Amino acid sequence: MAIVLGPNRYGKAETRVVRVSRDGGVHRLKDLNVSVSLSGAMEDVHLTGDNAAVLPTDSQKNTVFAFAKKYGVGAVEEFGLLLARHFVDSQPTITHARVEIREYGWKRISGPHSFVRDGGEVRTALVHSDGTGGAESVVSGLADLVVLNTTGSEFHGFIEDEYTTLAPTDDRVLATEVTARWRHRDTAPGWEAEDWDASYLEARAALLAAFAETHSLSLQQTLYQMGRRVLAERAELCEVRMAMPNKHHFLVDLEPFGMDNDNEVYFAADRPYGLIEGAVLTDDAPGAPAAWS
Ligand SMILES: O=c1[nH]c(=O)c2[nH]c(=O)[nH]c2[nH]1
Repeated sequence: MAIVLGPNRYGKAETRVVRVSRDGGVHRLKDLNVSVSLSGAMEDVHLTGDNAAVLPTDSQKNTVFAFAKKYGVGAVEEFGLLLARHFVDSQPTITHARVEIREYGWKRISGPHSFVRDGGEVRTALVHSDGTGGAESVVSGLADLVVLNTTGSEFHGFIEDEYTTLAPTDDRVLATEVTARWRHRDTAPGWEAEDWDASYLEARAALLAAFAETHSLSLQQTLYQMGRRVLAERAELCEVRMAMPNKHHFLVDLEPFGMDNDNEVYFAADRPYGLIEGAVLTDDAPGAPAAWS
C-alpha cells in the first residue's frame, strides 16, 4: 500500500481590508474580507518541506492591500478576478487560485465622510481562475439577508407519522435568513465594476420580489421561486444555490390568560430550525465543479 498526498490548497484567509477613496472631499468606503487559496506544484512542501514553490500567505495578504491601493476596489467580483489572475499569472508554481470575498456594506449618514454600517447583510463573491486565458468561474451572492412575510404562507398536507405534533396551518409567519450564490455563465470579459454591481443588485431584487410575491405552501416552494426569478431575469446567470433556515415563529398560547391569539403574538425561536437548501439551474448550464468549492 502506498500513501500519497491528496488534493490540497493554501492561502491567507480573512484579510480585512478597508479602502477609502477620496474623490475631492467626498469619500467612498469599501470594506472587505478576502480569503485567498492557491494550489499548484505543492508536492515538495508537503513531502519534504522544500518551500521553493511556496508564495507565502503573508505575501498574499500584502498583495490584497497593495492591489486595493493600486487598482482601487470596484465590484468584489472584479477585485477577486484581478487577484486570482495575478497569483496564477505571476507564479509558475501556482496553477489555480480561489478568491472568496465578503463585502460589508456602509451607507452614508450625512456629509462626505460619515458612514453607518448596513444591517447584517453581506455581499459575496467567489472567483476561481487558472490564470488569464484559462478556465475561470465567478459566483456572486449574498448572505445573512433576513426577510419575513407576516402572511401569505401555509404549511399543510405533510406526512403525519407517530411522532408528528405539528398542526397544519393556512396562515403563518414565514421568515428566513437567505444565503444565496449565483453562478455566472462566464467571467464576462470587458465587464466593468458597474456591470457586476448592476447584475448583483438585480439578482438581489429578484430574490426579494419573489420572496414577497410568492404565496407560499412551503419554504421549499419559496426557495425554488426565488431561484427561478433570478434566472428568468438575468441571462448572464445559469445557477442559483440557496440555503434558507426556517426561522420559526410559533403562536403563543394566550388562553391561560383568557386571551385569544389571532396571529398576533409569536415566539421567535432561534433553534432548532428547519434548514432548506436547494439549487435552481437552467437546463443548459455548463458544468462547473470548481465554481462552488
Ligand atoms: O416550509 C416548511 N417546510 C418544511 O419542510 C417544514 N417542516 C416543518 O416542520 N415546517 C416546515 N415548513
